[in-house]
Amino acid sequence: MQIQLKCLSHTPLRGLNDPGADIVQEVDAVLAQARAEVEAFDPELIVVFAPDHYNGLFYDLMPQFVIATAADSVGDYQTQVGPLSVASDLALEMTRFVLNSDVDVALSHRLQVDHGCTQTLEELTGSLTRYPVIPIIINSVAPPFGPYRRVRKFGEAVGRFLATLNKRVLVLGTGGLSHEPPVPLIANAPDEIANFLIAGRNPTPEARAARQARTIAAGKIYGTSDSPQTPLNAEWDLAFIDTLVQGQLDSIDDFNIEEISRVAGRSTHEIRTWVAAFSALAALGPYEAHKDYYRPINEWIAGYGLVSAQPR
Ligand SMILES: O=C(O)CCc1cccc(O)c1O
Ligand SMILES: [Fe+2]
Repeated sequence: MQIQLKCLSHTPLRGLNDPGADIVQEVDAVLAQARAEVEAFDPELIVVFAPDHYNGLFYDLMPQFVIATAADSVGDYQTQVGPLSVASDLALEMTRFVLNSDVDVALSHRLQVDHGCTQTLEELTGSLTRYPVIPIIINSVAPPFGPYRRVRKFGEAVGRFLATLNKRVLVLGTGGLSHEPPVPLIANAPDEIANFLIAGRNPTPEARAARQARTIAAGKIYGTSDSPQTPLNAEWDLAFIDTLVQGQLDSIDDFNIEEISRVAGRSTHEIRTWVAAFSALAALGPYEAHKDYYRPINEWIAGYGLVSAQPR
C-alpha cells in the first residue's frame, strides 16, 4: 500500500469575500500545486475526514464519527450538488474493521455532506467523482465532543484498515485551523434556531441564501473590534502545525476542548479531521510532514493552512 496525506483548511468564503488579489493568487498557486501532486500520485482511493456544519447531521441524532457508503453533496455556498463516487464495499469493510478495533462508529448508507467535505474534494481533484472516495465525518462543530485521544484511536483504526489494502490511498483532512464563523450554539438558543439545529435538513433556498449572507457579513468585519467572534490565532495554528510536523501526536491526546474554543475559536475543532488523518498515517509507521502554507486570512474567517505528509 502507498499512502499520502494532505490536510488543509476549507472556507466557503473563498470567491465570496476575498482578500487582496495577491493573497488570492498565492492560495490559488498553493492549491494548484497540491492538485498537481494528487494527479501525479493518481490515488486509487481517497479517504476524506471532514466536518459537517448542520447540513447532513443534526441534534436529532448527532454522532461523533460517521462512515458513509453513499453520499450526496447538498451544494451549499458555491459547491457542486450531487452524488460522490463512494467506494461502498470498502466503506462497509472499513466500518467493520473499526468496530472490531473497539471504536464505535456510525454508518450511513445515504449521507448528505456539505462544503466541509466537498470543497476540498473539488479543489484537489476538480470534481466530486474523479476518484473513489470514502467520506468520514468527525463531529467538529456540534458540542459536546469526545476527547481528542478518541479521535486519535479512531484515526489509527482507519489507518490499520488502509494497511490491509493493496492500493494507493490519499488521506485528506479538511477544516480549521483557528476560526469562528457565526455558527449558532444550541445552548440557550431561541426555539427557531434550536429547531434548525435539531432537525434543519434540506432548508429552503431562501434559508440557505440567508445563511450565506450572514457568513459573508461576518467575514467583512472578522478580526475587527466590531466582530463578536473569537479572532484567528496564528500563534496557536503554527504551534499545532509544528506538533504534527514533529510527529508529537501523543501531546494531542489531552488537548483541552474548552480552552481551544476560547483561545482559537469554536470551529478550530475542525482540526479533529487533521488529527484523525495524521493518526491514520502514523499507524503505518514513522512519517515525514511538511508545512506547505500558512496564512491567517480574516476575509475568509480562516487560519488557512496546508500540510502534506507521507511515510518516511
Ligand atoms: O456555514 C457555516 O456553517 C460555516 C461556514 C464556514 C465559514 C468559514 C470557515 C469555515 O470552515 C466554515 O465552515
Ligand atoms: Fe468549516
